[in-house]
Amino acid sequence: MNSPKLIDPRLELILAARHFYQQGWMVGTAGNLSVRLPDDSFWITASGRSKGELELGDFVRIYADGTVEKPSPDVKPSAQTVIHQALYTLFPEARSCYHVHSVEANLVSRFVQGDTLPLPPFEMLKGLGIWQENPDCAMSIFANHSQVSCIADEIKERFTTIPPQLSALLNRDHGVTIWAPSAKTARNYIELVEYIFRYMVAARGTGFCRAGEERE
Ligand SMILES: CSCCC(=O)C(=O)COP(=O)(O)O
Ligand SMILES: [Zn+2]
Repeated sequence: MNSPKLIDPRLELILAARHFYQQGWMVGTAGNLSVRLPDDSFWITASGRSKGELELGDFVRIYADGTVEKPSPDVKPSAQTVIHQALYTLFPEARSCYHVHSVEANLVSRFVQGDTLPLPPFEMLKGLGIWQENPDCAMSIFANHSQVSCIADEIKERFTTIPPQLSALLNRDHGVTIWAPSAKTARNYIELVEYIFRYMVAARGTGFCRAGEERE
């Protein structure tokens, strides 16, 4: 009997990218998505591709030993591949890593000067694995650098000494990156963090702040 054909994991990324593109979180070529395979290699979006119309040929496979498999010589892996690699190394349970750019992520990254962003104590943080009542939760913020390996080095250094509360990080004036145990969960994480950012921006605009959300 033939074993059932496994669904290509790139399809989940293509659908997620289209959805994020429609939300305005992956405009043009912004953002990158990856999914890790059982052999610890991962598929990642090729650099500079429109995220609204990805095809199977718009992915590069990165093997655990660093070997890069490209669909054709002109295709380059995402410029942020080193960040995905850093997160997969730091968090062995992570099977997928998504990075998107939204207006709100950039606005909230400027709400504080330090390297953590306090989040409102929302029930929906449960969707990101935070189960305490009235949680005191903050997201890590990293400075942006045009040399992406510098961002990856800072992530490795900080998260090795101080494990993050959430499977998410903000790159100031750039966007958010999350890691998750599956590609489907990664999509939920992006939607949840983007909702929280939207709320925080709206709350500032209306002058409404909960206790603990006072401006710096
Ligand atoms: C036009 S977005 C600038 C680069 C970036 O931040 C990004 O997320 C996309 O880079 P990639 O190399 O993955 O296309
Ligand atoms: Zn980016």
